[in-house]
Amino acid sequence: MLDYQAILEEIHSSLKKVDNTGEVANYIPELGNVSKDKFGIHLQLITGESHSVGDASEKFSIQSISKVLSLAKAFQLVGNDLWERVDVEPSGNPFNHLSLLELENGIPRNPLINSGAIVIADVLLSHLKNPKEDFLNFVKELTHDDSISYNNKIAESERITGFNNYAAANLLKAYGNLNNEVEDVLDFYFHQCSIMMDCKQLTNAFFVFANKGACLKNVQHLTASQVKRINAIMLTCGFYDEAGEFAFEVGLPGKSGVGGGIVALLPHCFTIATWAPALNPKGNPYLGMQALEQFTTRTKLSIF
Ligand SMILES: NC(=O)CC[C@H](N)C(=O)O
Repeated sequence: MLDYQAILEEIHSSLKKVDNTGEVANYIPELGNVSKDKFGIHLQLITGESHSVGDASEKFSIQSISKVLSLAKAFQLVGNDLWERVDVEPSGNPFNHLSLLELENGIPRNPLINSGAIVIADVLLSHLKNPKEDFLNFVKELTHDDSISYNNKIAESERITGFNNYAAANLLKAYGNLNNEVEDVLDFYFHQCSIMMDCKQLTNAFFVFANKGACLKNVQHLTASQVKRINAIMLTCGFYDEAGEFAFEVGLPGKSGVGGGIVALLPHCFTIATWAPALNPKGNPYLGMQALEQFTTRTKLSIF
């Protein structure tokens, strides 16, 4: 039997000693206020057993991790029609890259880069009655936690400096791949990115992807086939131009965010989340990537 608690503690204390060369994201000014020293890990096993270490119950802005949850909601609402508006290929480019979008006539490479997530936000805006409220309720339902909320200050901070996302949304609009107004779609997108969650809540929210679409309380939210496809997209696109590196080092489907979070999972076995705000040059969490590499190497638990 693996002693998960001891393994997490060893990983945490060994990485605490590492010279953390990462930088906290400050292109969204509000994110720059978070301490670089925060570091938490939470593990949720499919059996119900769970383990925590460090700052695992401190909330942070989930940023791009939210793209998986919005994708899940949109897939649930419109099914395979989704793939007419967004592709499922890795981009091999940074999350905010624009030139491929122009080259490929306004069809984003995948739903986990910014342009793809903006199209998904547009789908949700068209299909939800009260988009922000309904989406937050979906996240609360998956997580079984009513305390989850948007951080309006972070959303506003991103809106003020969100020139790149405005450029992406305007390009999408020009190519006819946005049905709603740019301002409304981005308001939704900035809010979904601002959602505050801790590592434990993230492992709960992502439980559906490890459990064939059923949440912790065994309510079926997605089909097993939808979960297969979302996990495939996480594996191939979840870390942008470092997706290959994450698959190589860690070997799990997962998703990062510029708030410093990562959540990853092994189907039928566990979900795991890390939080360490300093990012590597590709915008992925510096310590979190290493922690997950150590975890899957030590436990020999990966999809491969
Ligand atoms: N990689 C990320 O977490 C990026 C999300 C961020 N809200 C942005 O659009 O720039």
